[in-house]
Amino acid sequence: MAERLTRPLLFFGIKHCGKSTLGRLTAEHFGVKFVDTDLELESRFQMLNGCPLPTRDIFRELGEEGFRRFEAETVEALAAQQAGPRVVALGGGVPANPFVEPEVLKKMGFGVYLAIRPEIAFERVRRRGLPPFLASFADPYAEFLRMNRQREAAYRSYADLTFPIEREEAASAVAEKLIQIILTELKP
Ligand SMILES: Nc1ncnc2c1ncn2[C@@H]1O[C@H](COP(=O)(O)OP(=O)(O)O)[C@@H](O)[C@H]1O
Ligand SMILES: O=C(O)C1=C[C@@H](OP(=O)(O)O)[C@@H](O)[C@H](O)C1
Ligand SMILES: [Mg+2]
Repeated sequence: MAERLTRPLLFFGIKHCGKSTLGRLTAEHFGVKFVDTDLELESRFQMLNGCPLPTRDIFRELGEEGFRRFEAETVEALAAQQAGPRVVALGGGVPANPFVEPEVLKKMGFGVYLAIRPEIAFERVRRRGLPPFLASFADPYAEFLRMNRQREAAYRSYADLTFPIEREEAASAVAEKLIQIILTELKP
């Protein structure tokens, strides 16, 4: 039988470090609910506007500031829920979102920073198609690096655990290692 998760976990890091994938696998391992702020945002958008849109189209529709405000409202609504242990994957921009109160994020759970080498994450981004906030740049990789450098201090400030990802490996294998480290760190 799997060990019990004693605290909610909060996964964050740069785009395509694997927050959603590893978050879901970790939640499945512990038998707890998985929440993804991008999926929550999509549900809220559909509820309010009646039409289903993927996150990247919501970003396009609302523009950068509108998106960050909507994202902050979504995160604060999630933080206000009376939830037990669960795994929450944040969108890549949440920790640096100026409309999100740092205290709200700090109270949301044990912070797991997935510190991937940016070239690995960018290769995944490139394969899946550039998001709107990178597509307009002549050198999207340079912009990706610049953006991540700017966000790094925010990521570090919420990290109770920093998990380095240095190479491509099957997500299931990465999740297995990560779960063991989380268990060690959460032991009283
Ligand atoms: N360990 C991994 N190995 C290979 N591909 C991965 C791995 N983790 C995630 N991916 C792929 O990278 C992309 C982004 O993963 P995702 O979990 O959505 O990242 P994030 O939520 O951090 O943006 C997806 O296409 C996913 O299938
Ligand atoms: O880095 C960002 O600013 C964003 C990352 C995305 O989430 P993932 O990091 O899960 O891809 C999503 O929230 C949105 O497109 C903005
Ligand atoms: Mg994600």
